[in-house]
Amino acid sequence: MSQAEARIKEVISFLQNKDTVLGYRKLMDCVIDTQDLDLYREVISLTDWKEQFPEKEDELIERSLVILERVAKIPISEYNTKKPVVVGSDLIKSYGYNRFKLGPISVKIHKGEVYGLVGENGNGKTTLLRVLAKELKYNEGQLDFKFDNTYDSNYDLRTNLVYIPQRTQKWYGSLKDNLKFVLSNYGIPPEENETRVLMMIARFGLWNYKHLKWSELSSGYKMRFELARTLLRQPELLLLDEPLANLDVLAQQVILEDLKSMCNSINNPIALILSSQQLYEVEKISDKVIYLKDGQYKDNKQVVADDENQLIVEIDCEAKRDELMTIFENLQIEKLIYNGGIFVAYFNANTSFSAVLESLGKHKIDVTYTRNITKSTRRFFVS
Ligand SMILES: Nc1ncnc2c1ncn2[C@@H]1O[C@H](COP(=O)(O)OP(=O)(O)OP(=O)(O)O)[C@@H](O)[C@H]1O
Repeated sequence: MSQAEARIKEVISFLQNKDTVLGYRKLMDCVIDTQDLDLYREVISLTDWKEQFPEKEDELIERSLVILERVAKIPISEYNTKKPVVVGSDLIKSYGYNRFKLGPISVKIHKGEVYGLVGENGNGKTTLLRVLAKELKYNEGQLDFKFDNTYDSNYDLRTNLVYIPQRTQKWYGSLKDNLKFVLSNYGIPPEENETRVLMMIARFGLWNYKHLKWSELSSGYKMRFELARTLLRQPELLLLDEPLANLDVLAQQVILEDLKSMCNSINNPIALILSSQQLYEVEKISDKVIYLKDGQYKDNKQVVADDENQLIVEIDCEAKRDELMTIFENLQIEKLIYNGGIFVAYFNANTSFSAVLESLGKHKIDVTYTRNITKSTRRFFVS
């Protein structure tokens, strides 16, 4: 089964199970990959109808399935993601003698991959993103881009590569007009411009916000706008600095899922590196998690290599340290530390997480939170 067929099957299953929120978003991804403007128009008018009649779910499913049948008839070529889009080797960036130094860092990413960049404040995430975006000059090392669309100036580089900083700029006029402005700069004719922009507005859940101004949008919707604007430019490499800042947990998850599925486009994938403080959310969607501490690099491949000799568990509970040590005595506990209001327990690798849970339950410890962080970069934060 081709990737496109598998994806259509997945969407049908979402719709049949009445998960229309996710199903409809994924349907739009399938349609976007066809690059068929007639199908875009179908989805645009269906989105408009869906917003007017949100209660007519069964009809929405029926109409979505009809569109999917048409999508299935359009061949989608699969992009070959073997070649990395950017290769950085032993990059070093220093802000001057005795000041912060990043690196040496080597990084390589392919289209369709998502890398999460995590670390506490001031450890070099923005610096690394700006080096990769060619906004900052590096002192040592090498940085090569291997874009499909060849570029010969820094201006061209900006469309192959898009960097969205933490604080985005204010814009004037309506959301929709600002999106149309992007495509008119690329010389896209008016009718096609309108269709592509409305498709992107629909995809990012901006339908009811399209006529609003910058000051009328919440932070979450401003970020959605930024992403819609970026994806209209069809970059090959996307660098996002803290896209989740100021978003509530649900909005964070929706944005991450949307980003992931956009990057995994079958014929037009994007390589994405995003920095965030939301470690667990980012881990869920990332192919690799890069952890920066004092400008030094570690990634979750090292976590996997290190984890063979320990089980590491975070526990938030009212119990005292001594009590926990007694409870875990038979579970080969090696170390128990208190980190930012939460216990971090290190056990011998032969101990299982379920045995730890069982022991906590047996001793009626009132646990408000626990997590096995053995395979998470979280362990770098607590050690
Ligand atoms: N232009 C600059 N000149 C000198 N030092 C700088 C400059 N920009 C950043 N730094 C320093 O470099 C270090 C790393 O900063 P950076 O912004 O890359 O970290 P970060 O991990 O992105 O932090 P945050 O999570 O707070 O955004 C910090 O100590 C910062 O003070």
